[in-house]
Amino acid sequence: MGVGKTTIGELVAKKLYRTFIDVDKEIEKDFGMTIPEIFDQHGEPFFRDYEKKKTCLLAQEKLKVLSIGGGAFLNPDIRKACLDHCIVFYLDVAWEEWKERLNLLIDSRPILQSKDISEIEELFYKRQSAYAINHSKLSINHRSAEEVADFIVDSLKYAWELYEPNNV
Ligand SMILES: Nc1ncnc2c1ncn2[C@@H]1O[C@H](COP(=O)(O)OP(=O)(O)O)[C@@H](O)[C@H]1O
Ligand SMILES: O=C(O)C1=C[C@@H](OP(=O)(O)O)[C@@H](O)[C@H](O)C1
Ligand SMILES: [Mg+2]
Repeated sequence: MGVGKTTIGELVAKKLYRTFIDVDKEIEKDFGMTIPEIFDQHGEPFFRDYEKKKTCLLAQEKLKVLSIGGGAFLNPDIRKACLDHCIVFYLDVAWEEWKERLNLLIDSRPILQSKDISEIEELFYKRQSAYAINHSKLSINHRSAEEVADFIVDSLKYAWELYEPNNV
């Protein structure tokens, strides 16, 4: 959450001339409400159930760049759909760097609200074992969104060249 998936995903899509899909934005469109409003009116279990259906469906879209919600990958069905159909990048950030962003995130991330800093830190570390299951992990510490997007694009292009060495 708040690592930069939406910002970086959009940049990657532009650089690869692909359509970008942000699952949270799609959910917001479906309900005509913001994520905090959905949490507020329907509760987290309802959001998680809808997020599962929506993410599993969108993960099957071809030739797209998809940004999922930070809590989504904790769900085994979502993990399976993403790992089966997509190339999954894990954007890793150190707690020390991420906690400096908290004031930017608090209003729009209901999961952070009503938690003190030690509970937020606990949540941060608790999620790491699920995030460890991925196709490619990259550290975003001290890197701009643009730098991370370039790195992802370069690594994909390199992999495609290795896969089809004559098609350069
Ligand atoms: N590499 C970065 N360095 C510093 N701030 C960033 C970086 N990437 C994103 N941000 C900022 O962090 C906040 C969360 O970014 P966002 O893309 O919404 O993350 P996510 O989709 O993972 O929740 C935004 O205010 C964004 O401008
Ligand atoms: O980590 C989470 O549980 C959440 C992360 C958010 O998305 P971002 O990861 O894009 O912030 C959004 O799906 C919702 O507020 C719940
Ligand atoms: Mg996002």
